[in-house]
Amino acid sequence: MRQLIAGNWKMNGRLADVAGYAQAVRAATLHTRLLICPPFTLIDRFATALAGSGITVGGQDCHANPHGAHTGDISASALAEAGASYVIVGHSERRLDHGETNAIVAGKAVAATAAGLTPIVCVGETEEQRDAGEAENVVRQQLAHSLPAGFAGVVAYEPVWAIGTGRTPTEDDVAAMHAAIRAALVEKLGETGKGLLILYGGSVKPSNAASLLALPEVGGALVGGASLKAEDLLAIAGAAPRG
Ligand SMILES: O=C[C@H](O)COP(=O)(O)O
Repeated sequence: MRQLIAGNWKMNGRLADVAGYAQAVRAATLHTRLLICPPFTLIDRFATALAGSGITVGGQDCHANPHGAHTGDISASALAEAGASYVIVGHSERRLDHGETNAIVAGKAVAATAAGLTPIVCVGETEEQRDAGEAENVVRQQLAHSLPAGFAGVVAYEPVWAIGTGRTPTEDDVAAMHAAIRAALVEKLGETGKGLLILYGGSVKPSNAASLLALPEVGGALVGGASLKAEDLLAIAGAAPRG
């Protein structure tokens, strides 16, 4: 299966950035799937600019309810209508800044699927949890309670301490965690769990992408800071193994 390289722009980017970025990624020859998750206000513009290219657009969050009195939130169906086909849910920044629990994340994943979006569910341990030898246990618990029954989306492993810090786990640690995630997916989802993509996220950049993306059970990357420059995201995609 082709790897998925997903760019999460977080709270960055302006309308004026879209045309040039879209032109650059459209012009590239890709052997991976490419996904751009900009702020909500840029989704429609990106979807139009990337139409017919095979490059997809996603949201960074959605509400668990289809509509209602939820000021500042957005529904999965509104994202779909704007042109999104994926949505990130349970990013550690959402879990931390907005107190999102595993149960809330699972509700969002259900809503995303119901709206026809592919949810990307994020999990990952803090530095304290890793230092305490709890990393795998924490991630297993997050998977057990953040993934709804019948989940058929993408999982992103993002150690919290590696996000935006320039630090990454060792290759052995990434491989071990991805193996543990695969085992948990198979245990929870059976046959479906064998085929789901598991992305690595946390300080992925052109210089470390080849070694991270070549690790067993790494099915792509969720890229924050380095996704803001099209050339860097494309360099990461170019470093992914073929096939
Ligand atoms: O969603 C992306 C991740 O949080 C990684 O961010 P980063 O590449 O800036 O470390």
